[in-house]
Amino acid sequence: MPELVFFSGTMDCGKSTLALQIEHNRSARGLAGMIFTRDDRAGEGKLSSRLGLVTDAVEVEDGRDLYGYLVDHLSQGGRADYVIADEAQFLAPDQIDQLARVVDDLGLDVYAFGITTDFRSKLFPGSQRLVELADRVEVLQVEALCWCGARATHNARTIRGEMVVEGAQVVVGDVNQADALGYEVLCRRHHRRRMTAASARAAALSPDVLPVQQG
Ligand SMILES: Nc1ncnc2c1ncn2[C@@H]1O[C@H](COP(=O)(O)OP(=O)(O)O)[C@@H](O)[C@H]1O
Ligand SMILES: Cc1cn([C@H]2C[C@H](O)[C@@H](COP(=O)(O)O)O2)c(=O)[nH]c1=O
Repeated sequence: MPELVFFSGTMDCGKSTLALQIEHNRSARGLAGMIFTRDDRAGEGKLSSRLGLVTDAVEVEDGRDLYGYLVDHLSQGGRADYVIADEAQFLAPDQIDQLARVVDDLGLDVYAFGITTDFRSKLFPGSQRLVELADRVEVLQVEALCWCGARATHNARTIRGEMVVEGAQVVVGDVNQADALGYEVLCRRHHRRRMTAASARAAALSPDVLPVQQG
């Protein structure tokens, strides 16, 4: 049975790498994938991983009908044996419905990859719809870690290392951006306390928290 699978996790946990591996293994066996993406850091029409691999993809614009796009592609003699959708959190809920229709009406597997929640730990609308519609939601096995060593479950937006909670839901960016706007993955405890690696380091260095010498 074809499936809609949502591979979800924090930023930097290997989602795009897995998408590229699925694509590689299937194309190595002669299958043809339709690869969708939106706002990848590597630029328009790219699906990229931090491991350095990148492949071409169809950039999904606002309002594009993904089911219609596939029907047109197939009716013009194109091939598609499966579908990959990276950065799926940026897709509109309607586009997730269209991906579900690709599974049900065209009989293709659809593998969607994305983060579930934003920097305020609120669901992205596209991810919410994926959780609602997916046959399976898979959490990636490789854990991204919080600075404290616990499993990272949340995404923080940072400016010069400090966590911020105001701003637009969508701002394309990367982890490890110490001098600019960036992102950091944290465990829930440290996300709630707004404690990033930089603020934890600063607190540890503060004289207020140094042990008091007795005598
Ligand atoms: N230099 C490196 N050596 C080994 N693994 C790396 C290196 N850089 C990144 N990675 C791996 O790549 C993962 C990020 O992969 P990526 O597919 O870009 O993540 P995502 O799409 O989830 O944001 C990291 O969690 C880490 O496991
Ligand atoms: C938390 C959060 C993230 N984003 C952006 C930042 C990146 O461009 C992508 C996630 O990419 P990754 O391959 O999973 O690292 O999402 C955003 O726009 N808003 C947010 O709140």
